[in-house]
Amino acid sequence: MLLHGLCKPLLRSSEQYAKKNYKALRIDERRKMEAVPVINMALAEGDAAKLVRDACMGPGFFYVENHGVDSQLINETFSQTKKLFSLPLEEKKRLLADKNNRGWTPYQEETLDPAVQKQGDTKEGFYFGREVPADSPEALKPLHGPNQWPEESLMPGLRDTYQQYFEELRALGMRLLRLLALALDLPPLYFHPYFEPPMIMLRPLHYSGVISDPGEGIFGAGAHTDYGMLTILATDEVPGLQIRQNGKWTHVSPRNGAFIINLGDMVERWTNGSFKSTLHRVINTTGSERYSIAYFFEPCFDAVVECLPQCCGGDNPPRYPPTTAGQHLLDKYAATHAGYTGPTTATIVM
Ligand SMILES: O=C(O)CCC(=O)C(=O)O
Ligand SMILES: [Fe+2]
Repeated sequence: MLLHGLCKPLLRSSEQYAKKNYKALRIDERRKMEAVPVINMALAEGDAAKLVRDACMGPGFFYVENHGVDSQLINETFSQTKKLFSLPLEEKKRLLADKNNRGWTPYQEETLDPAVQKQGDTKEGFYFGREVPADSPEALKPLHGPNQWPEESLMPGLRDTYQQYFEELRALGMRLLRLLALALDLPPLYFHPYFEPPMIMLRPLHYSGVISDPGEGIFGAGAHTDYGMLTILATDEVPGLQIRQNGKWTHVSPRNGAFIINLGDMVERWTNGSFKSTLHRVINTTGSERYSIAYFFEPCFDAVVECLPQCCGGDNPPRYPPTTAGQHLLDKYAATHAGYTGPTTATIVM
């Protein structure tokens, strides 16, 4: 009840936002609507939260600067990632994604927009999750278990570097959760219990030099929304990411020293669409290879995700039925990964 009135202004301003006649706006106003804002994480939390709120109701994407993650660590993570993808094919085949969807996903194995694409995404990737020992009770859950690491002698330091990156971004993810809660006028720790522990997937990606041809259904990554709560994306200097805004595709350029943050489907479901899980894709226009590292920060497997009470009411019924974070991920992985061999329902096999 306490929270009931607080989502009303959110809904009102989101409707006004949608109803504004885009074409009638001055060019500077349009730019403001289109731009992916840069949020300085060194700002006072309340001020940053206001900017997060605008970004979440607008593009659903924002950059973060002064995020506290060591730039040397980011550089080292990229340099290890390039070496990882340069391993001989037979070594990568040994690491093929397992039933927990951890490991290597070969070139074109994933098709993010099956309705439109004529071939798989022109990229390869790896999934590394939060490390879960095989004998831990958590390993009974789908998507949980040990990672598939290459031999240390083949990739010296990779595991340590990724582990450190994992932990630093986990802390950043937790700070972003506070900002999201404050942006919704909720207590800062509102989402934290849903992340004890989080599901995390670190996803290094390597795009080939194949030029995309949307008319022919050829994409670096087909149009999709992200499935979870937050994505913390690092990219190299090669452009390619585009987001769907106001009926057209807009570039989101690489920005030195910044992460690109976007909201996933869980946030859209929790807020009944007030905060956006925005459609995006990757297009190769240059013929250059491209590397990016996505960090998917999700609620725990069993977390129930349903409309927040203050985001729905008689005149605004929930747009999505309740689901669990785990079931939503399983549905999406099964639909988009040709090599997915795990369960498709969230029941735990004992
Ligand atoms: O590589 C990128 O810039 C975006 C990757 C992406 O959207 C994803 O992995 O979900
Ligand atoms: Fe994505």
